[in-house]
Amino acid sequence: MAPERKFFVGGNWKMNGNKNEIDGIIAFLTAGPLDPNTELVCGVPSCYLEYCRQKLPATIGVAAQNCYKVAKGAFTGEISPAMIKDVGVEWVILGHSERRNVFGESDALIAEKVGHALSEGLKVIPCIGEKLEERESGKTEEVVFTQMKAIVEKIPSDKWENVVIAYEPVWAIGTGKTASPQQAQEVHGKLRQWLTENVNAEVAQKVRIIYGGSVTAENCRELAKEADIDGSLVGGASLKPDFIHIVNASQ
Ligand SMILES: O=C[C@H](O)COP(=O)(O)O
Repeated sequence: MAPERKFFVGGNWKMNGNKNEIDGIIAFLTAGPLDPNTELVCGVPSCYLEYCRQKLPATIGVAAQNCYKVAKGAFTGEISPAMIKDVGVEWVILGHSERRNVFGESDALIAEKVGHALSEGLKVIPCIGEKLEERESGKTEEVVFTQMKAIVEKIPSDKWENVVIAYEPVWAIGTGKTASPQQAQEVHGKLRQWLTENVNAEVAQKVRIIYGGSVTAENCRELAKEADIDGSLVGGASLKPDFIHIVNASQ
């Protein structure tokens, strides 16, 4: 991590937790201690957004895990950025690989969601990452650059400070197969280079690129040492007290 970029950790609870379990997570997060130099955001199920916002300390951000691309209308089952903001929540995770691969979301839809969420004033964590067969056939760069291009086209130049990019190789998510720090750094470095060439050098240097995929209390420190890894997006391990070590991984 470069010192000019604040370390960022997202806890993506996915479709886990009930009020009792959430109270337990909130208790260990509140007890900490949490590194004040880390920006921490919890991605919570939509029905608990307001509950979590009210119960978590104000220093911990809350994120929705998805939203739709327009403000309101006949879109049964969806929530909008305006609704997320209305319950006091500032962040949304978009384009997670489970949205792409389980629910069939396209690059174009994800990009539209990113554009709308930013225009409504939300901060956004767009996710990109290659599948195992894509990596094995040497297509990692092609895939992540294509995903990135679609998203970047919808980010207005004055909204980059509201964006944190998550690189999550699909083969590493929930599998216990973390990308090695070197594998992750290689992609993060190439993404930053791509941003230099396709957006500008200032954005490339300032935007945080975080890694996700089987991050644990054991491997988080080695990942955090890499120059272009600015934090992590954590699934399973964000539900357990050990998550505190991941939040504090850059200390
Ligand atoms: O958003 C988080 C990622 O999908 C990683 O999940 P995981 O830490 O359970 O592998």
